[in-house]
Amino acid sequence: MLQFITHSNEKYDYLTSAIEALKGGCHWIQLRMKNIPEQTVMATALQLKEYCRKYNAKLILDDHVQATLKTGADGVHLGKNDMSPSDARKILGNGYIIGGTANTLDDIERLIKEGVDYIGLGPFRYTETKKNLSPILGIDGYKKILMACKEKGYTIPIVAIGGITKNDIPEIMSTGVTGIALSGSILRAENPQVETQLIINLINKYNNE
Ligand SMILES: Cc1ncc(COP(=O)(O)OP(=O)(O)O)c(N)n1
Ligand SMILES: Cc1ncsc1CCOP(=O)(O)O
Ligand SMILES: [Mg+2]
Repeated sequence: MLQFITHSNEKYDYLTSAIEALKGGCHWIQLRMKNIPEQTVMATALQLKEYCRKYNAKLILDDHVQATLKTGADGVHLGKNDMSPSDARKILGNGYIIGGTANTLDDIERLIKEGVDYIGLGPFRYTETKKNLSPILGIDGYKKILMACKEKGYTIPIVAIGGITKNDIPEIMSTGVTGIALSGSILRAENPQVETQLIINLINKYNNE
């Protein structure tokens, strides 16, 4: 599955970036708006929720647990500097999706104990989209971590993230990840809708769910 992470550039704002991905067939959008007031995030989330409903897509908010509750988004994505997933679960209950960020096998084991629904594992490579990146995993990092998860019998969905382009997808999917989260490679494409469709087709060749 593809999770599109919103971003803004000279061509698109956060909302229009998501609309491109939705029109390209993406059914899982993460609204990520860093250093922007929560009120603005909520207003954008409410607009985006309507588009997601129209295109039958799930909406995840990055970082904002209360805004997830207030806007009726489908879930929230939480990293190490955000509210803990177990505290978020107390607030949101079981009806919301909670995602967590991992960079290591230890992170994955902690997040499983905290009851997340899926994990964003990365970064795959350097990216300008996020500041203060954790250590780069590269393809060997994914191979090692996914192999260990298989040996330990972990079945939690894991999406790869960080600087991923279309060309990387076959190799990354073959490590056993469930899906791919990305932003820049779609927004930099000449035609983001076509790029989204091509990426989804590549992911769908693997059935890692
Ligand atoms: C799918 C996915 N994986 C990882 C992240 C990173 O979250 P976090 O570590 O909290 O960093 P910010 O995105 O908040 O800068 C993510 N957002 N999505
Ligand atoms: C949010 C996030 N977390 C790790 S890398 C990243 C950015 C993903 O965007 P891109 O696909 O443009 O590198
Ligand atoms: Mg975060």
